[in-house]
Amino acid sequence: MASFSKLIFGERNRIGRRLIVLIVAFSSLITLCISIVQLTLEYRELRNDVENVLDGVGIHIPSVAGSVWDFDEKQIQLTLSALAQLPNIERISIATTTGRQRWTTGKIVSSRVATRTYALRHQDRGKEAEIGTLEAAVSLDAVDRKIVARAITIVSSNALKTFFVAVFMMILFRRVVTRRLGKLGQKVTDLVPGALPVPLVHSAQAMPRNLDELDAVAWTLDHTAEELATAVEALKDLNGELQQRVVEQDVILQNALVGILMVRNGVIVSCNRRLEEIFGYPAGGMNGLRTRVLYPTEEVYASFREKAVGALGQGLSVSDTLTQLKLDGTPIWIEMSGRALDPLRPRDASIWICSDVTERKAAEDQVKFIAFHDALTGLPNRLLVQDRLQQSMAGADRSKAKIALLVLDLDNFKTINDTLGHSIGDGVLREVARRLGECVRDTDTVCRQGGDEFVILLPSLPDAEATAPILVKLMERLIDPCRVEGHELTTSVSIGVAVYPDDGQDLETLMKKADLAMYRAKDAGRNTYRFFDQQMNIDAIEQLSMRNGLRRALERGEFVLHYQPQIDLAGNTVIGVEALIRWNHPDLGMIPPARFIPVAEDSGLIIPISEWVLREACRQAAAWVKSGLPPILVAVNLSAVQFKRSDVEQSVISALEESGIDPSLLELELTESILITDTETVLDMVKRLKQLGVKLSIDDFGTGYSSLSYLKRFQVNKLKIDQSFVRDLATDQEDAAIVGAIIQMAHSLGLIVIAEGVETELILGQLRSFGCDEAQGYYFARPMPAEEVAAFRLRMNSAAKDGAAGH
Ligand SMILES: Nc1nc2c(ncn2[C@@H]2O[C@H](COP(=O)(O)O[C@H]3[C@@H](O)[C@H](n4cnc5c(=O)[nH]c(N)nc54)O[C@@H]3COP(=O)(O)O)[C@@H](O)[C@H]2O)c(=O)[nH]1
Repeated sequence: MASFSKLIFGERNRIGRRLIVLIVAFSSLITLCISIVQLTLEYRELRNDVENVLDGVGIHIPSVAGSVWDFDEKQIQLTLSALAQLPNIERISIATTTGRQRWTTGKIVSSRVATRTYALRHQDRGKEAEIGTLEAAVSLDAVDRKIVARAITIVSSNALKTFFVAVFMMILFRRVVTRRLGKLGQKVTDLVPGALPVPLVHSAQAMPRNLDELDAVAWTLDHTAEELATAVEALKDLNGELQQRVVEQDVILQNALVGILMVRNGVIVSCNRRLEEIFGYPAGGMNGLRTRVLYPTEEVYASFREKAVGALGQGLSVSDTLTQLKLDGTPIWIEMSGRALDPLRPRDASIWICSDVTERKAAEDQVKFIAFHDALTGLPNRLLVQDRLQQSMAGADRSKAKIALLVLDLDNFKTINDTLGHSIGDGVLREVARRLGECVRDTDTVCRQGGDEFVILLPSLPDAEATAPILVKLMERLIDPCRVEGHELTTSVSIGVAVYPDDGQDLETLMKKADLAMYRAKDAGRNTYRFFDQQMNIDAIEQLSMRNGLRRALERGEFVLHYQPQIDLAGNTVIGVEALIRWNHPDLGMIPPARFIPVAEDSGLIIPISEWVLREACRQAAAWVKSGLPPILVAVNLSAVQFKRSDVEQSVISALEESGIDPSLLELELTESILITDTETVLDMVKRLKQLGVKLSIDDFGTGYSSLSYLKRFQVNKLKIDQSFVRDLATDQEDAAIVGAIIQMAHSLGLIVIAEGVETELILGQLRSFGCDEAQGYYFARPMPAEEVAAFRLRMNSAAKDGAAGH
């Protein structure tokens, strides 16, 4: 039973077992009582049967009494035999009152019998007298057997019932009560191990073995309560100690010479006073502050955070020195190092130590500055030039750019120094340094070599020729007189230029060659420059003279416009002309625009030149109308420089107003380069130009980015296919495919297409087959003076009429 209950209840099952014993005992008692009642009733029933038999004997008593009175022995024996046949009759005996006569049948063999004695009476002359007795004995063995069998059945069935009910109850109890109690006891036993500063001893003290589940829980609770009380006491002590420590730590923290802060998810959760002093915040002003606000830009913050989280997550400490911002926005240098409290969750909490190293940084920068700069002028020294050259060379190699190294030597500095003294000499050098700085871009480097010698590094030039305008600017700026300590002084400079990579690949070689070129400039009479490469000298001189010449040409009216007709391919008539500038140089003759427009753009002279072109083209258009010719479109090229640096809208308005022509007769040709830069501003300007009523076309289409989006956005009227595609149209299939595609695409956007550079009939035929609208080129006419345009139009139009009539 014990092992059975153990199987059902588990180890600690005392309540269950006890309960089951009680249930079994009680139910057995009840069963017993019921069984006794049941058996008693059944026994009574069986005894009734016996009594019935005896009652049956009683029926025969009068006849038996008669037979005894008559002393009829035969009849007596017959009656006895008949009575003996009754069920379970064991013995019947008759005796006379006198006792002298006795008749008996059967004998008693059963262990238990029920007997009944009947009086035999006889009435004689009205008097009744007892004449004898009859005793009948009935066997009770059958009754006893039945009762025992019945008792066995009842007891065994009830025992079985009780057993099954007990088992069911045991299982039920285990499930509903004891198992839960066991768990409860276990929970109490396992209560907060390790969570308290003192261990709970109940786990160490053995629980008495004879406790049932409830007692076990109660025992554990008692012990736990005791231990908790002890733990609370210990906690109180610890808390006191901790508070003491917190006070001590706070004193240390607040008096630390460095800023200390704790950061959680990018927010300062606590910090010491020193940190607030460093960043200029009031006491408590940094708590809850996002660390982001301490960084000058989002990029600096994001890059530092990425680096820090990576290192902190690996359990490493992070150290860095970076610029941060005080509350008033002043930048300061902060040296910081930090570590995560838990490397697995670096963002959750990290501790940082910060020092303000602004002064140290400034001192270091000063040392660095002194090491790399000239004390007198503050300009970089040769060491820095060396460094910058090194950096620029890699970039120049990548972008195929040039680097120019200029050596500048003041022409009459020795005289100033010797005659007026060093102080004035120093003043001149400082002024020269300032002026040189003004002439170059931030990306260029100006350095003082020593004495009156300066070096300038011009990195990322598109070509060596681009140095020329800067050289001119430098010389022009330095020749302006300067005032030093009340003396008005004039100095000039001789410049030598060497170009990387053509003249050398390192500073030493380039310096040597630039030096040599500088001495050539001195030999050439000073206040001039020389390239180390002789050819460069020729080109630069030409550029310089062209630059000076362009300025004079505007003043002297040496520019002229030629007009190239534009033909409508459907009607073969002249529908417009393109105005193309030429420089009628007094010595060099007619100079094409390709030679002087880049110089004009470089020097900024393109702006007044373009304004002149606009005015002149509009004036000419008005003159043609005035002379009675039917109005035609005049197309004018706009330069990207003009678009960027001047008020094109105002120039157009002035030209239209001065000439009085209908704005729709003026077409402005914009290059793709204009449209792709600074789109929003350009878009705005283009819209305003359109509002004036002038026409817009895109020149040289196909050579730039050829983006469809700007064709749509800028709402131009016409698209001019660049001559480089048209030239080989008849022979190059790829060009033919491109031209065909451009025409189709332009038509689908509702644009007119004009092809330039049409030189042959073959090309013209092909363009017609592609559905091109207009054409321009030597096939029809070269650009011509204004006076020839009227005659050409007449010829062309009458030929067209003839052609039409011929058809
Ligand atoms: N900003 C300004 N630029 C201008 C102005 N005037 C001219 N230019 C630009 O100078 C470039 C060269 O112009 P130009 O030497 O006048 O050459 C033009 C035509 O003569 C030439 N052309 C025309 N038909 C043919 C031909 O069949 N064959 C051939 N080889 N050349 C031909 O093309 C030039 C016209 O080009 P485009 O302007 O693209 O229509 C040139 O880029 C001019 O834009 C000015 O006033 N301002």
